[in-house]
Amino acid sequence: MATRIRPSSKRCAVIGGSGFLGRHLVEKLLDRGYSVAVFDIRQSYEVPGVTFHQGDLCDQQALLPALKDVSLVFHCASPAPASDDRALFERVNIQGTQTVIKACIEARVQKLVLTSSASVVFEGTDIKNGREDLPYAKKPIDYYTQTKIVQEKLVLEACDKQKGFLTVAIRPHGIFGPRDPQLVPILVDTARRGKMKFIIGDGSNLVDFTFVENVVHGHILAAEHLRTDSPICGKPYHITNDEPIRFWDFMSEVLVGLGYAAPRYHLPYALVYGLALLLWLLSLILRPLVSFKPTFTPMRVALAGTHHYYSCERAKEDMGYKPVVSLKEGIERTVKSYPHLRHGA
Ligand SMILES: NC(=O)C1=CN([C@@H]2O[C@H](COP(=O)(O)OP(=O)(O)OC[C@H]3O[C@@H](n4cnc5c(N)ncnc54)[C@H](O)[C@@H]3O)[C@@H](O)[C@H]2O)C=CC1
Ligand SMILES: CC(C)=CCC[C@@H](C)[C@H]1CC[C@H]2C3=C(CC[C@]12C)[C@@]1(C)CCC(=O)C[C@@H]1CC3
Repeated sequence: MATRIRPSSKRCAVIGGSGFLGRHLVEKLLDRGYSVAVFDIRQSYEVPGVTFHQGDLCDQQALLPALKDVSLVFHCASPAPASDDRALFERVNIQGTQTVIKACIEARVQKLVLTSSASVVFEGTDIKNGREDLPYAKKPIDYYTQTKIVQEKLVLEACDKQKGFLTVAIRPHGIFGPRDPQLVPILVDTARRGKMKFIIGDGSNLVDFTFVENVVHGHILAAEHLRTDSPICGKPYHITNDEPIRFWDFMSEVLVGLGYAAPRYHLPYALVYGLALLLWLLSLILRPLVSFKPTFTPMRVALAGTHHYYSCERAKEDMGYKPVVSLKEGIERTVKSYPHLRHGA
């Protein structure tokens, strides 16, 4: 009979390791002496110390080779929220996550760290210093968030100390940093089209934006604290920069840093939200005839015009979390990393 090799605690897999967060996570894991297997539907880079496995996480047979002799798995794959494709979110985030759990159990993985999202409790109205005991959103802001809720529940419920399968969920918020394909590129594109002149509401709403290296730090701390005697088993943790900032100050700092004008003119929140809702309805009604994607979706207006910031006290208490990069430094490093998006470039 073949002897079963005990998975090395320094051998891990990152599902979604070709993405923005996943790649930063892989780089830090390598720095810390881990050997890493990446599983992703696409391969976006090549580095020594990483083995790539290309495939769809909904396919258990494709996943298994990437999990061989691995004791720790990070699951940070998801379709992009902007894809707005309900069936895809359900297939990948729900059925796919069930498959990931089954594959982990079959491959005798001991620890699974999920990248969830703080938006699982956000319903489009103010959240100030929200803690993890807030209930899941009854009316999530979009299909993406709806499936992130189910995904998080599935992973946390799978935690089983008796069987030696431990899980934890990290809930980041507003991740930004070098190579982010979303936040800065969308912002600059909006500015280039002359649509970043307006502040929605009075501009005082506070939001968490989290530098990607802090999110990575939270994931690694969680993985390294995940033991049968630890309080973190089966729980979600907010990971933020712990420096809520006015949404519009953050937008302005990034824009001005890249040479664009900051938004100046105020528009009432209710008016913009109402218009966004109307446009969204129109786009649905007209979909068979014309296809257009409005810049101001109700979801984006809610994100831009309400308070949504979260307490990370629980992560501080249970795993000694403390951000490693300040917001100021994070913004400077991010702005510097996008020379091609500078005004006039
Ligand atoms: N970017 C943000 O502000 C936030 C992100 N998150 C979560 O963080 C995680 C990572 O997000 P990002 O790095 O921003 O996204 P990303 O889009 O850069 O990375 C996601 C990766 O998942 C892969 N993927 C998608 N479907 C797959 C499938 N069927 N099989 C295998 N791989 C697949 C993609 O190819 C991509 O490389 C996601 O779970 C997201 O929900 C949570 C809160 C905020
Ligand atoms: C804090 C958090 C959850 C951030 C998520 C990031 C994105 C959802 C943002 C990236 C660019 C942002 C943006 C807007 C809303 C939120 C984002 C999409 C606006 C559409 C809001 C209304 C405007 O005036 C234009 C903004 C463009 C950029």
